[in-house]
Amino acid sequence: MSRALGLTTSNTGYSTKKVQESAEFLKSKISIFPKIGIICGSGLSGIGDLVENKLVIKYEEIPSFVTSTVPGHKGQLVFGQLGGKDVMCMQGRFHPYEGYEAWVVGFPLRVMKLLGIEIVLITNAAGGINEKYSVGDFMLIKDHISFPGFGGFNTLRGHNDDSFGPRFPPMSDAYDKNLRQLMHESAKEANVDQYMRDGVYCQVAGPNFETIAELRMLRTLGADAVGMSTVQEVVTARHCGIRVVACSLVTNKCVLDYDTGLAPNHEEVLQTGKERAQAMQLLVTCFLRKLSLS
Ligand SMILES: O=P(O)(O)O[C@@H]1C[C@H](O)[C@@H](CO)O1
Ligand SMILES: Nc1nc2[nH]cnc2c(=O)[nH]1
Repeated sequence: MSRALGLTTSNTGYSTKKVQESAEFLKSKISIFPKIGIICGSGLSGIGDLVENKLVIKYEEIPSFVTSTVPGHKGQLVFGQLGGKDVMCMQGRFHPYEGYEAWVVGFPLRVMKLLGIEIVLITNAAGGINEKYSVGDFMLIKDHISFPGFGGFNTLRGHNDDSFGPRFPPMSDAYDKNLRQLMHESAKEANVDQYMRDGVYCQVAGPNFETIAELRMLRTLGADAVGMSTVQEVVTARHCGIRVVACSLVTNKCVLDYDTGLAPNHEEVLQTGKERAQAMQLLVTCFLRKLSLS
């Protein structure tokens, strides 16, 4: 059985031993312990390319890490410096639609916790539902709705390891107010504030894009953008006390009308990522420069 299959079947929750093994492996490779984690969304791995004095570790080498199977996700960890801060950057994430259990998707966040990460900056590619949004906008996530979560696809399902966090963690403060404020200030400094929105991210399971009726429903429910990731990472991070700031790149406008003949596709998502890579990198770098760590 492959490692990936070993993690996707018959497990109903995190194995603390596996988290510790991964963390110990990484500790044996690094000499500087960053306090900031970064997760690159689809087409946004350029953030990791900017890291200086890189130490790159492929996911295949890390015990209990699975592989990134999606184009636009490199599948490696990058340690080094960005914006004057030590960072640990995931170039590639794990998505539920790849067949991974919820806890597998959130697993790297627990490893981050054991390595001493205090803040995680999460990015993703998302479809814009809010009619005021344009392709290329950034949406600072202020809250989320998770359909997989409502359906029981939750990283915290199963045994609760109290050493990480409580059985019933709140999520009303999932997206850190002060970090969001700092991101807005960074957007001004990076001269991208005209593209900056605040909104609600809605996670769906994917991998198919939404029907028009589904998108109309999501709009009615208050979703501003829709994507297929992020929430398992956020829930895992918040459970163990890692502060979260998350930003979507609106890679496509969701089609909410019949008869337009328009349809989203992954190539368009990656293309927008490419076109907006520099702006996103500038925003992230400015944010890191302004961030003061305890
Ligand atoms: O990893 P993210 O959430 O950035 O990727 C989005 C959602 C799907 O994986 C993909 C669809 O094109 O982009
Ligand atoms: N579900 C979903 N995910 C996306 N990721 C990027 N664009 C989209 C979209 O339109 N829908």
